[in-house]
This record gives sequence, structure tokens and C-alpha cells, in this order.
Amino acid sequence: MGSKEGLTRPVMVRVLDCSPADAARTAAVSAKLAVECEDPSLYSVTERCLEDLTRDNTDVLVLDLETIGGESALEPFAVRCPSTVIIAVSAQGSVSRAVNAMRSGAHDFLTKPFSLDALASKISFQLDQRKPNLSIRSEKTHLTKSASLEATDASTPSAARKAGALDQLIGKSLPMQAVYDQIVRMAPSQAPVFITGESGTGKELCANALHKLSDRNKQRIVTINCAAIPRDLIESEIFGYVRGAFTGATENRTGAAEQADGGTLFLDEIGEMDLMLQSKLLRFLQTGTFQRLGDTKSVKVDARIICATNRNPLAEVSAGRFREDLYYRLHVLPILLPPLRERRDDIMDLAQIFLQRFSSEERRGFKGFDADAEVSLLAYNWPGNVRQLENTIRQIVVMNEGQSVTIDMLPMLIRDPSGRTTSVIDLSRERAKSQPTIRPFGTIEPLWAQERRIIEDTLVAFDGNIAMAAAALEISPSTIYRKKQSWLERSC
Ligand SMILES: Nc1ncnc2c1ncn2[C@@H]1O[C@H](COP(=O)(O)OP(=O)(O)OP(=O)(O)O)[C@@H](O)[C@H]1O
Repeated sequence: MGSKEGLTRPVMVRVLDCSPADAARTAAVSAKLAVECEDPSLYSVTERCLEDLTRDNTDVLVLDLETIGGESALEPFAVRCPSTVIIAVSAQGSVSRAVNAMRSGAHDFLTKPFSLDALASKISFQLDQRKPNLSIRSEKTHLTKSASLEATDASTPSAARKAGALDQLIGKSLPMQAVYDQIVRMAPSQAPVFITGESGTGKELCANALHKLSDRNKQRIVTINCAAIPRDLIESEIFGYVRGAFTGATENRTGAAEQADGGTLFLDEIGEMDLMLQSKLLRFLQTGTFQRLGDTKSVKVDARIICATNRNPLAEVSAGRFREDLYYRLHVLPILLPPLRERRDDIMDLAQIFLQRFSSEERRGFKGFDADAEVSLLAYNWPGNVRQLENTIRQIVVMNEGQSVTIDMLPMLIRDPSGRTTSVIDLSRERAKSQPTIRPFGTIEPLWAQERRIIEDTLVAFDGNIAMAAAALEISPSTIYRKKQSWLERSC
């Protein structure tokens, strides 16, 4: 078996098929490829395969759709190994199945039974597109570094950490190690990165690490939070405007896209962007050019796009709130940040580092947590994720003295075992029950006022943190911003 020019290590092929005979037959494709292959790994159980994808290097993954539960179950595979060639196979081939499989992350599709030559040719075509990636050195294999990674001297998560690019991200759990690996692999690329994850899971930190590890790090990363800016101002924030474009535009202003020229444009909470602006962003992605508001000239900009959302982007597409074509333009390199409750191994590491940081900032002598406090921190569900843990530890440090954090220093919400599963909404309902609002008999509180009370209660419970309150209420932060604005307007 010869080695193709440009490939510097054996290719790793994995096959997932609940029929061991089919899996073995498919795996024989490795003998037909014009590249050197390691012994293929065969799986009949989805979970085992997913585990190995998180841990080890994978170049080619052949997935039987009946085994994984259909094409909609493909996404976790694509998310875990964004640079792997994924070929979906199925005994029930149809055009719509093939299209759906490719939309969910497969690179190609074959109907069973297929010839090994057909499979080999599809794999070879895809591998040819990825030659540079195949020379990336992974921690577990011995490969040659790619030129761009050498430039930042951060071709592995541990090298990236040594170089300081991952310093802000704390957590050694397996899901976070997989995230670090994705960051390191995706950073040198020019393709857009799409980060998803609940509020407070570290999406902004992740975007900053991607920028720091890229060869664009000499230029700026410019962040626009689409939820925090009123909708009618987002366009001018991103694309800028010229004097006279609207009332109050007294001078020309460059937008975030121009400021990010040569660097990175990070569009946080992109799910909040309205459909008209989504079209303009799509045109910018397609052409690299845009017009400032009120201008007729086009501006050309070279900015790498990273975007993030705490919504489910595919559900937003289905609901018609997010353009499908924009989704596929942006969703090239996906990163999914796991919620804290799914990586409990990280809770005490994070808590300890926050405790040290805030003790030193606030001149307190805290050194650690006693056993009961630790048990409560570990048992709590953390709906506001790392941000909630960080705020909780800061609050404890500010409000208490001592060497060890004890259970009575924890907020009631976390310390009360019966409250561990109690949501903030439940708490505000309890509060409403115990302190009924006194209103004249027969009057009914208007809906907006009731809504305002619930939102304000939740904000109090989360120390005014809008993102966390929004997550607990299962609404978007922009809804809270807009409601606050409307209450202000009512009181004027
Ligand atoms: N892995 C982590 N290590 C250390 N700090 C973290 C980590 N993840 C998040 N944080 C901290 O939690 C807070 C929220 O992080 P960040 O803003 O990146 O989250 P996010 O997912 O972008 O939130 P949102 O969706 O609300 O914008 C920040 O103060 C950040 O420093």
C-alpha cells in the first residue's frame, strides 16, 4: 500500500454498524485506499463509537444510519469530529435521506449494498480535500505539525495551554478535553466556527481562544452581542454608517466588520439577529463585501467569522427564525460547549480557582470548601452554568469571612437539598404565594405587570444577571432587554 503525497501518517478508519458482518465487510475498504491505514476499528454500539471519537484521532467514519437511529442522529458525530470524513450508509436509500444525512454532517452517502470500490472512491475524494488536516499532529499520534500550527506553537491542547491560549478555560473533564482539541484543530482554519451551548458555558471564552490560536491574532477580535443591542442598531454596529444615513448620524462610523479586518468578528447570540440583517450578513459571507448604512460604495473586508448562540440553531431554522442558507454558511466548524451539570468533574476545580481569585481580590483568607459544602456544590444542577458558579463564589467571598467555605455560607437555592431541583420560577411562585400583592377586591393585575414581577423576581434570584435569568426562564436575554425597555416607556 503506497502513501499518497502530503499524508504523513496512517489514516484511522472507524466503522459503526450493528451487523458485525457488514461492519467487517465495510472496514475492508481500508485495503482499497491509496493511503496507509491503521487497523480499522469496528463498532456495533453507538455509545462506544462516540466515546472513542472524543478520545482518539479519526480520519474516516462510516456510519450505518439504521444503527444510529436515522440521519437526525448524525449530528453528535459531526460535532465531535469536525474534520473527519463521514460517510453515511443505509439499506433504505432515497434522495431525501441522502440530503438529510448530508445536512446533518455526513460528507457523502451510499445505499447498501454498495461496492467497496464505490466507497473507496468517495473516501479518497474527501481525503484529498483534507490533506492539510491530515498532517496535523494530535496528542495521541505521532504526526508532523502543520505549518500554521507551528507558527503559534500550539498544535495540541497541552501546547496551546502552555502558550497561554487556553488559560481562561478551566476544566479537565473529558467533554472539555474534547472541546480543547476542537479549538486547537479549528483555530488555524479560515472557515466560520459555530459555537452552541447554554448560557454561561464559556462560548465567548472559546471564541477568544480560537482567535488567540489563529494566525489572525496580531489583529483584533471584535465582539458584537446581538442580544444586548437594540435590533434597529445592530446593522449599524456591524456594518457602520456614513454621515446623514439617519437622524443623529453626524459623522461616518466604521462598524465591527471593518474593525475586525485581518482579525476575527465574533457575533454572539446570533439567534437574535432579525431576518433582514441575516440576508445582509449572508451577502457579506458570500462576497466579503458590504455597504455601510447610507453608503453606495462597497467595502471589502477579510474577517474570520465566529458566531455563538444558546438556542438550538436547527430548531430556529425549522421555526423560520433563522435563514437556512445562512445556517449552512456559518455552521462549517461546530463546537458544542457542554453544560456544567454534564461535566461535574469540573465543578470543584472551577470553584477552587474562583475562590482563590476572589479571596485575593476581596482580601479574604478562604483556602477551600468543607465536605458538606462540596457535596452541595457537586449535587446542584447549575442552570446558569459556569457564570452562576462564578457569581455564587464571589457572593460567598464578599459576604463571609473564614478559611473554609461552610454549607451555611451557600445560597439557600444550592444548600437546601429539596431546592436542588427547584427552579427559580418555583421560588418566585413560592414568594408570590407567601406575600400576596394587596390589590383592591375584584381587580386583576394586567398580564404585563405579572410578567414584569416574574422577570424581576428571577433577576433578583440571579443577582441581576440577565443571561442567567433568561436561561432559567427559558427565554432569550434579548426578550428581557426588550421588556425592560417597554416598562421604561410605560413609566415615561
Ligand atoms: N471553562 C471555564 N473556565 C473558566 N471560566 C469560565 C468557563 N466557562 C465560563 N466561564 C466564565 O463564566 C462566565 C460566562 O462565560 P461566557 O461569557 O464565555 O459564557 P457564554 O456561554 O458566552 O454565555 P452567554 O451565552 O450568556 O453569552 C465568564 O465570566 C467566564 O469567565
